[in-house]
Amino acid sequence: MSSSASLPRSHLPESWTALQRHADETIRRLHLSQLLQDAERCAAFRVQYRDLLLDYSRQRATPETLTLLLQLAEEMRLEQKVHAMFRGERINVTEDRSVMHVALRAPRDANDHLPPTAHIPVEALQEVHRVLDAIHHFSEQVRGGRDWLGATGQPLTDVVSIGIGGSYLGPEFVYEALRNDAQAAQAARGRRLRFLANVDPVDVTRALDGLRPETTLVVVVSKTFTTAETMLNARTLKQWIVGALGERAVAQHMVAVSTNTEAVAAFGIDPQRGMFGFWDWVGGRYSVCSAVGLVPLSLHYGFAVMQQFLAGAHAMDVHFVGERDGRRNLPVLYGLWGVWNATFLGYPTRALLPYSQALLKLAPHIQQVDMESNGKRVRLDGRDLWTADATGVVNFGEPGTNGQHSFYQLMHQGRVVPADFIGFRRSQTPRTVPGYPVSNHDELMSNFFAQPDALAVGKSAEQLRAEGVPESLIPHKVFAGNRPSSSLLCTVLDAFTLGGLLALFEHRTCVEGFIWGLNSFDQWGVELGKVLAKRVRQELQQRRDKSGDAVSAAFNASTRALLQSYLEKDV
Ligand SMILES: O=P(O)(O)OC[C@H]1O[C@H](O)[C@H](O)[C@@H](O)[C@@H]1O
Repeated sequence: MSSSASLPRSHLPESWTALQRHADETIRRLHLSQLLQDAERCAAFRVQYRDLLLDYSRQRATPETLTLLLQLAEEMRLEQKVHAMFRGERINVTEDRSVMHVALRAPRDANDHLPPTAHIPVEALQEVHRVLDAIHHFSEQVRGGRDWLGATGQPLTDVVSIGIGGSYLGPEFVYEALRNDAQAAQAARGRRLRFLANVDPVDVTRALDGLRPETTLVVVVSKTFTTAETMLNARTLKQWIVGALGERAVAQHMVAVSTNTEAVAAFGIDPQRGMFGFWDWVGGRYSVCSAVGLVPLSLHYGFAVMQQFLAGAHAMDVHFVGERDGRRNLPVLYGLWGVWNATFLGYPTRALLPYSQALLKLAPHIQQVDMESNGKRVRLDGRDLWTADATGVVNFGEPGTNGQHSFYQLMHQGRVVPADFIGFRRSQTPRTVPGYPVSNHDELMSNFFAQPDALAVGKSAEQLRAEGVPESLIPHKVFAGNRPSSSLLCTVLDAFTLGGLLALFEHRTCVEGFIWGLNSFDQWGVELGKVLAKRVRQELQQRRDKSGDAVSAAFNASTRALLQSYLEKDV
């Protein structure tokens, strides 16, 4: 099937082969328990940016590894590619588009503090701020409860944000992360924000539970405004509004976020009054800082909170493009270790482990950012990947400590899963229990510090014997260790820090993609399933209209039998 199989693989970069050799000849012979004895190495493998402390001493690596990875970055022209992205070059070659999500959070004067070769196009900055100003104005009108009211004259206190994929995951991630931030929570008092993503009617029921059309504003978020799930959910909620308040209520109760003005108008929303635009140079999964996130989240948390979020993301952008020493650049380091673990050590997964309940939607969001971006089979020029491991990994995760009671067993004694630990010095909502030796947050964080060492250092048979463990149990209780992780320590999860974290993860994905030489910004792999679903939809419609007929012979025997069973009336 491989259409590109006829194309020869392009030459491997020199440092690539050097890294392969280094992994085989040096690193595979070393154990993290030894490496962690080296205080000098530990100090060198720690870097601080603002209040963020990244410790990567638990990567299976020596200083030479990092030197070689930085050489690879140079050979792959990482810096030039990052600057080209900021400059708005059309680096998404298969769609002939620029990739400028960094413009979404750039202040008007951003270019004053960006390197000249990374200046963001001025027109993009102007466009961004035109839309941000409109969102600011609109969100204050609605939140103020006077200038933008519902059809019956009541303030719109509740918002349902309809969208899927990139038009949903990022906004929900941010919503959850700030729910217990003091300033955000204060601003959201008396308001509710719900997300409706799945086309499953159960999701509609859940999203609307307890809401009333009179006080609800529906935001339809879709870059293309053609996504089947979103369009059906939008029609469903339109019916809910119109059924209760009449056709004319749509203008007060529904707004859209999209790049497709015609489709928004055709749906019945006036683009002049009720549409917030963005641009084809914002990929869905990189769109949370555009109107996609800013409209629902400003309605809920207020524009001021969201401005801090944008400022945090921008500060990370400036660090990413401005810090030329790769050893001090957080996204570069994150990306290099990602490449190292996936490609040179051959680990096909990674775990995202925030020790923060507020980051419960980090993993689902980053799954899309990373796996839709880097889950590719060919390089930019259409040739096969350099090696089967030179592509994105499976991301998954769960907040600690919950994950510890679930899949950590596999991480400790089963497969090796490189992990990203994220922790905070302070809780959003501190608590203490009189008589308990530590605060609740210290209890949580005890695990954040313990788990990386359990993974890295492990526990030997000798140690177990010394503890008197019966011989028959020793093999079961041994921890081989040598399992890599990084630890990121931040101060407190507020809007600014959250923006920085988002940008850090977005940029990691870009760094990895730039080094692997693939296109992180298209997603052709999602198309085939959509086309097939369309055919099934037609078939279901026809069979429901003319029951009794056999399912079309165009489907294979397996699908035919499944469809037949689905359509069976008497089951
Ligand atoms: O925003 P929309 O156009 O509705 O797209 C929603 C999502 O669906 C597509 O299938 C893509 O896989 C995603 O990248 C996108 O975010």
